[in-house]
Amino acid sequence: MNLYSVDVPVDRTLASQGLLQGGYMYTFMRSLYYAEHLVDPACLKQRPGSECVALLLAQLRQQSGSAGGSDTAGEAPQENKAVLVGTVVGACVAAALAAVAVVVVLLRRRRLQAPGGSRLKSEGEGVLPSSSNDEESGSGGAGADSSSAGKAEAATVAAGTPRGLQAPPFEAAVGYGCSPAALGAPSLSTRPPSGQGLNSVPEEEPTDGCGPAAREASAPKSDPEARSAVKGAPDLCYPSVSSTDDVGNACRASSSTAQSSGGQQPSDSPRACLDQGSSGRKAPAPDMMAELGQLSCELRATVGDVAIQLESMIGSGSFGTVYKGTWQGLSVAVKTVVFSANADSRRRALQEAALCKSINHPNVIATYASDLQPIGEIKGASSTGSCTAKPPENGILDMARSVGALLDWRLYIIQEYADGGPLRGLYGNRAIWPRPGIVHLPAVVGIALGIARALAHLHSKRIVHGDLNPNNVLLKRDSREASGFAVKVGDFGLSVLIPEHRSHLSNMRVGTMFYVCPAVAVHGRMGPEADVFSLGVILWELFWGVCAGVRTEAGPRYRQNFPEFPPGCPTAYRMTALACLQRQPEHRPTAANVEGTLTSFSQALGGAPAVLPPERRPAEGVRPPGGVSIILEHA
Ligand SMILES: Nc1ncnc2c1ncn2[C@@H]1O[C@H](COP(=O)(O)OP(=O)(O)OP(=O)(O)O)[C@@H](O)[C@H]1O
Repeated sequence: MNLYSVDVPVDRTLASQGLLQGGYMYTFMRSLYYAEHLVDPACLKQRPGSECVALLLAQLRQQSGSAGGSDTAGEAPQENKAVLVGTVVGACVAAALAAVAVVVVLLRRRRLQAPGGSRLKSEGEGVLPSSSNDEESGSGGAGADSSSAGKAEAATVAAGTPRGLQAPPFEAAVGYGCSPAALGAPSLSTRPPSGQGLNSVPEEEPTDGCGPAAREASAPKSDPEARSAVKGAPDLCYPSVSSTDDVGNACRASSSTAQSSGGQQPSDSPRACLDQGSSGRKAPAPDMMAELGQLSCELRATVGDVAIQLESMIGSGSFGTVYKGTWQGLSVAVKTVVFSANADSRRRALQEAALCKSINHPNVIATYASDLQPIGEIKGASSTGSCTAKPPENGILDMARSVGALLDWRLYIIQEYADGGPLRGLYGNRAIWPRPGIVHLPAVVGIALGIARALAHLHSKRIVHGDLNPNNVLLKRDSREASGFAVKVGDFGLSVLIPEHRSHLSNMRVGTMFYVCPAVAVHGRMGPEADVFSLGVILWELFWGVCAGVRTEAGPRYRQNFPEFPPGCPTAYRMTALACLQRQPEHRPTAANVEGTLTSFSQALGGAPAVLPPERRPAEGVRPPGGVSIILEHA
């Protein structure tokens, strides 16, 4: 449990391109923390990290007596997530509590008007209204200020129809072998290399686990066709682990059924997976099963009146945990985000949900539905409260205001499941990169084109992804693609909507090291060109099959051969990538330009059969060495 503060030295490896990275200080962590307070390790063994952070926040509130509280400086991201350890300002506490109060009041009003209603509504392109402040200041975050966040939240809990409660079946399912050993080279049928010969290879071996990757896939699922509009909405749900009512029993029963079913072990968090060794499988962890059972209990509130079966945990990100599940017969990924009185994390989570639902493109992860539910232990609430327990009349607001009250909200985002894992897990796959210097060009260009198409679509809607990196480019098996995978860009947690009259937002110093462009890292200038720079880095990686960044003794660095391409690299590809990496944002091509170039290139290459057999899939990715998502301190 260490907190690291790293002075990132100036990196001149890109000087030939006019790029200079580094020269700033950032703070990151390998464990959960809030400001300088560490999360209880015992809690982390039993509950998702985000919930432990929420508990820590509550403790801090109690200690500080709430009035002069000092705990809303920043959200509490998870492992490897860098966070600006912000200044604690009492006024922020008051603002955050006020926001909670407003939400609760709105919630109560809505409940009176539409009992049982809580639903995120799709707001199309207007999901991220930006105040003028936001346009000028990134402190407003991703294009929505607190007031708009409040509106979004009001909208979130506004609509809805009564639902039919049903206890969803709960089952253990295939786990994920995401241990390093599971990342071993697959026995894939390799094709004769059709790619270009590479004259040079990276001089540094990656120290980041960025190597050959493949693993068994779960059973194939059909592509979801219906992007169904959500109609149903759950009642307020105050679940308790110690629930004793019928529903609670049903949930526990389903949990224990799962435990005793001898089902394969769902994976733990990425960290836990690493600890599992090569087998990647072990006896079901009761805590995990209990947690999944509890989540199923909460989700029996259902979205669209259809129960969701949670099957395993896929992994954790900064804002919550992602589970694999089934909903309406579809394989889905259920992203859960827990946030408490932290206005920023709440805004971001709601924003991501709204944004996701507004985007419909074959190269973007589809979002089927979202749901928001209050959770947590509320002072004064029944300790045996269950999923069906209703909040006491006139009690919620008082509870939220009271010292020590912990009112958390859990946001569920039901998404298309990308069964191929992140692009990062594909790097080094010998079917595409048989050996250093050899690349299966149609596969690489196909993946690059998918990303460019997604970006071009986002930018046409004035959406900037803001955190494009190989962990956020997900893959889904598709035998029509030369690589065997369709590209699905996901994770819109740092995305922004650029207002009509603006070309960019300012003071948005967010992104992932190695992929964030200098204009964002240094000046906080976030526009579509920032995504294009990230695309340029990925284009380079795609050609080499390795990550652009490595961790060295001197700190995180680009590889020595970055951004070089071998002489055998097609000129169109190399020029496109280097153009994307131009230091000046205005010198970069648009994503639509890149899409056009790659489309022509792809057509010239002709159709190529899938290089990967459909039953194979890449492993879950591990984070890049310096690939922590970073929130840089304002200059
Ligand atoms: N729709 C999906 N289908 C399959 N796997 C997914 C899906 N969405 C996310 N995942 C996986 O779940 C894990 C957590 O994803 P999440 O987006 O929460 O965090 P992250 O991208 O890893 O980190 P961060 O949000 O901090 O950048 C990752 O391994 C990711 O690949």
